[in-house]
Amino acid sequence: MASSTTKPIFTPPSTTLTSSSSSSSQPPTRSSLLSFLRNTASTPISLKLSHSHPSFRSLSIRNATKTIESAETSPVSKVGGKDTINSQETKPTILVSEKLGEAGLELLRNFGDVDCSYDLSQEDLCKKIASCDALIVRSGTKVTRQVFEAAKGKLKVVGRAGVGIDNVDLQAATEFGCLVVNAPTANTVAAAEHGIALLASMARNVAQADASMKAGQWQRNKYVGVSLVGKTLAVMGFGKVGSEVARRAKGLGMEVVTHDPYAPADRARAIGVEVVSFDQAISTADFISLHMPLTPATKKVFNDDSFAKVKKGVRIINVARGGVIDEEALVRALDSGKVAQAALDVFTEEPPPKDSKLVQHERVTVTPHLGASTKEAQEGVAIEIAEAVVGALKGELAATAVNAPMVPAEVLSELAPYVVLAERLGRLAVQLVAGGSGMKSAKVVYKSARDPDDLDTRLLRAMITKGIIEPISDSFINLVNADFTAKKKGLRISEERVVVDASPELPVFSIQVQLSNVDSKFGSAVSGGGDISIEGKVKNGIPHLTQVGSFSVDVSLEGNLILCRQVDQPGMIGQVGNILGEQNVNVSFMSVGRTARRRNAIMAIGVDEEPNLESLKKIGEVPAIEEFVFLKL
Ligand SMILES: NC(=O)C1=CN([C@@H]2O[C@H](COP(=O)(O)OP(=O)(O)OC[C@H]3O[C@@H](n4cnc5c(N)ncnc54)[C@H](O)[C@@H]3O)[C@@H](O)[C@H]2O)C=CC1
Ligand SMILES: O=C(O)C(=O)COP(=O)(O)O
Repeated sequence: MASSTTKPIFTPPSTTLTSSSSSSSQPPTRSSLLSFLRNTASTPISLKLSHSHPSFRSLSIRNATKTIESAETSPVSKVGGKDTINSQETKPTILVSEKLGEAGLELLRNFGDVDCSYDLSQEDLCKKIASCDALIVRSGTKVTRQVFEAAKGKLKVVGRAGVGIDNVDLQAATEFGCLVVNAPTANTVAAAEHGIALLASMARNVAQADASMKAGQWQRNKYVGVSLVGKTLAVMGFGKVGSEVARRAKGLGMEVVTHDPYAPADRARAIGVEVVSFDQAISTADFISLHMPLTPATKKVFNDDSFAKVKKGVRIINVARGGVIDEEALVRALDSGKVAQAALDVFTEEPPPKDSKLVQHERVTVTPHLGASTKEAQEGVAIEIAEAVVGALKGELAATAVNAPMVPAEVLSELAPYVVLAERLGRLAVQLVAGGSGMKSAKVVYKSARDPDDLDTRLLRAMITKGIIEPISDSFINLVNADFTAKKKGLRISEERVVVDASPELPVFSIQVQLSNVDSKFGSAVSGGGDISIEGKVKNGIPHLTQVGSFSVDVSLEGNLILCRQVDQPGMIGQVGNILGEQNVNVSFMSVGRTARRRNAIMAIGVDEEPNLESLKKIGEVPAIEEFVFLKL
């Protein structure tokens, strides 16, 4: 374990770090942060994935007032309540590959160059994507790994104007650091209404009778239907759409049961719906309506085995995804009479082949993926996705992120200063590692007065990971791919929550980052346990470094930092201050922590500018200074 007592030669950090700091002395407040996240102008703080627009690199708290003042140099400014880009800056290019509501397009046009190119082949999409910052799709565009590869790192966000993201290769998006956002709420009612429309029209043969009449027939006896009242409906997947379908079916006098391994039973019970097992649901139902996402676990869950368990004469509605049904098995079940009817809005392959037996089956009612296709839903979805994409391009954390920590706005406002602290601690800790020693494990200890279940640390963990990984990675790192890259580098990050006697008003009392089994270029950062260990707290909204190894310090984590270990004696602050002053380097903070009087002490010096090599060398030559390190934040 490193604890060299000799003066190390100054080694600047090997990587140039993007500075995401602000000199704001104004702590972020809950309401100011929230209102900025809602895109209202003239609020003081925003929590940003500040991609130093548009390079989307780091998350930072930034003073929005300052941004507005410096609008001439900042690409994003607020004009008349709209987000616009200054004309001298290159606007981001947003490719919209499927029809999107006008209100959403309008929002996008206020922010970037919008290219609406529908029905692109994969090849054309791959060609176009290389010049796009954002891509907005619905269910018809396959955003494959090839698309991310073709984007060559330019694509920052994929917006899915709807719920299901099974057409986006999330793993590839994550690896390429591309954020994926969706619009999960605006089409819920439309999908639920379409489910009910299919249920009722299937039960009364509306589509078949309509076709027959248009063919000149009058077949009243042929199209006798079945009633819904008193029948049992199994809602498979009790999420947003499923629960709305259940509510409406109850209104039609149906008995409703549901199967959803993740839905809380009390939410179902509250609307008179019983949660049952998969087998129980499908074996007792007269109607089965599917509302689960298509995942590896749900792919073809309706297959020969499950059709063998259903009640004879069951009727099936699918407005979820075609892939949850084995379509060939369904045809067999229809032919055998096990399944009396099916009403399908979605198909494994869309559009399905023209000769699809399922589509042609006389007891099957089909619609071409119309669940979300109401005027109202499409306008809502377009606005929801446009706001999410513009927000992401501006660097804001997305509330509907699919492949990054998704944090509710209230939690985000509370965690905002800790998010900054987390990233800076990670960034500092890794710079304390001596070159060449491979880091394998990092531990994060959150001290808090709150119950561990009351503290959502996903965002903090992601930011610490980003802070650690970014300086040692030559590829682009952001919140999306930090964890993936850490794993790829073999770095294991563990977390521990410690309940301390502090104010429960604060979500976190302190955050400690420990790096094990590595040598340190600053031996004093190594704690008694042999790990590099640093700890920080948020004070008045500003992140502070409060512990380095076994030494207590107190220095605000802004600008850059010099840590010196010295013999505790008078005049040290003056000597170092003078050396920096000669080079016009402004000292923002100084703090001395010592183990015992006139023994070892650590001096932590915050500097606004980066001292040149000459001044750092001079600091190293001060006789009482035993070791020192310069760290960029
Ligand atoms: N046809 C259309 O145009 C539309 C289709 N959809 C599709 O409907 C589905 C549901 O959408 P939302 O309700 O908004 O999503 P959601 O995420 O709110 O609900 C999905 C529910 O399925 C549950 N689930 C996951 N695995 C399951 C399993 N193995 N068995 C049973 N339940 C499971 C989840 O716990 C969750 O409660 C999605 O696949 C979505 O793509 C949504 C809107 C329109
Ligand atoms: O939101 C969903 O999951 C849907 O299936 C809607 O798809 P669409 O946007 O209409 O292609």
